[in-house]
Amino acid sequence: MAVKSLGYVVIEARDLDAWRDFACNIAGLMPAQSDREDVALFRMDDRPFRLWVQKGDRDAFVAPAWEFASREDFESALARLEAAGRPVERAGVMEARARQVTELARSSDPCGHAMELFYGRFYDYAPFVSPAAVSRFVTGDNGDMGMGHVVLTAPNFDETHAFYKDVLGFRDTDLGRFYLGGGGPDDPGVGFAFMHCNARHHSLALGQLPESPNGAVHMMLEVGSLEDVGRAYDRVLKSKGKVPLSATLGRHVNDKMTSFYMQTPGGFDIEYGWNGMVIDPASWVPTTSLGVSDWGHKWAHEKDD
Ligand SMILES: Cc1ccc(O)c(O)c1CC[C@@H]1C(=O)CC[C@]2(C)C(=O)CC[C@@H]12
Ligand SMILES: [Fe+2]
Repeated sequence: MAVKSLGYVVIEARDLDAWRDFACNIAGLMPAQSDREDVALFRMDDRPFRLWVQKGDRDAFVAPAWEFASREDFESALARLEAAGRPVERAGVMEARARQVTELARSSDPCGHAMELFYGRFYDYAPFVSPAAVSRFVTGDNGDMGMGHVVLTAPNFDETHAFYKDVLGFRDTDLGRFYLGGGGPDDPGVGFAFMHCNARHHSLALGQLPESPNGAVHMMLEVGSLEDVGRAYDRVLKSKGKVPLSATLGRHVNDKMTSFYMQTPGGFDIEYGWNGMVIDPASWVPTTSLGVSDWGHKWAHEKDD
């Protein structure tokens, strides 16, 4: 059976203190207890962590971790991955325990992007308290919408898109085509597939773009109020370029998320948003959006117009 939600993400960092500063003081994530000196963990809710940041020799997004609702769903997904010719590596019991899950496995998509798969997440009963006074991070009822979304590039777009649907059970929410080159007769546009695995508008998006050097284009974290977004925006502006703003405040056409984008110490971006669309997966018919934003989201690389 299908993926249930985006459970956590794995990040590699040369400087854990830079990540701690960014995650706690800019994003407002809660530092969590880690029994390893080379791993920093950050919480958003009652899960023991949502970001696993491990010390390494590069700064990059390593892998999303997809959660399954049961051992049966997890096992059938591993069987489908193997049938599809993907490598499947089951983690040992100690490694699963480090991730605070019952069982853990690793695989990759047809682009070679690493992923983790698990079921049976442990809980942390200590209350969530944001060091930057974020009211809350939106993860749904009992976490059923997952921690947010990730956007990956997929040079072999059709194959990778089909993989996530046929093998992991994602469904299309929106098949966007964006004319970033101005939409003239010579502009083929860039294809995007926004996919859901629960009521969150998208937990995964693929863009028909060359491989990104940072492992991902961005991941999105959703907060409880517009106030939370505005106050984080202020913290980024106050950092005076230490935290680069990648796109100004704006609202997306497809999921109506009000958000801005900032660069993490990992090189990839975090989209920090509020009020994203909640869908009914049972009745949703995929849309085709042709625009990125209703307003705002002026990207740092865009020329003034
Ligand atoms: C278009 C869109 C809808 C919902 C989202 O959550 C979302 O992140 C996006 C933008 C996706 C994408 C991006 O993140 C990097 C810069 C991109 C490639 C663009 O310049 C257009 C689409 C953008
Ligand atoms: Fe996004």
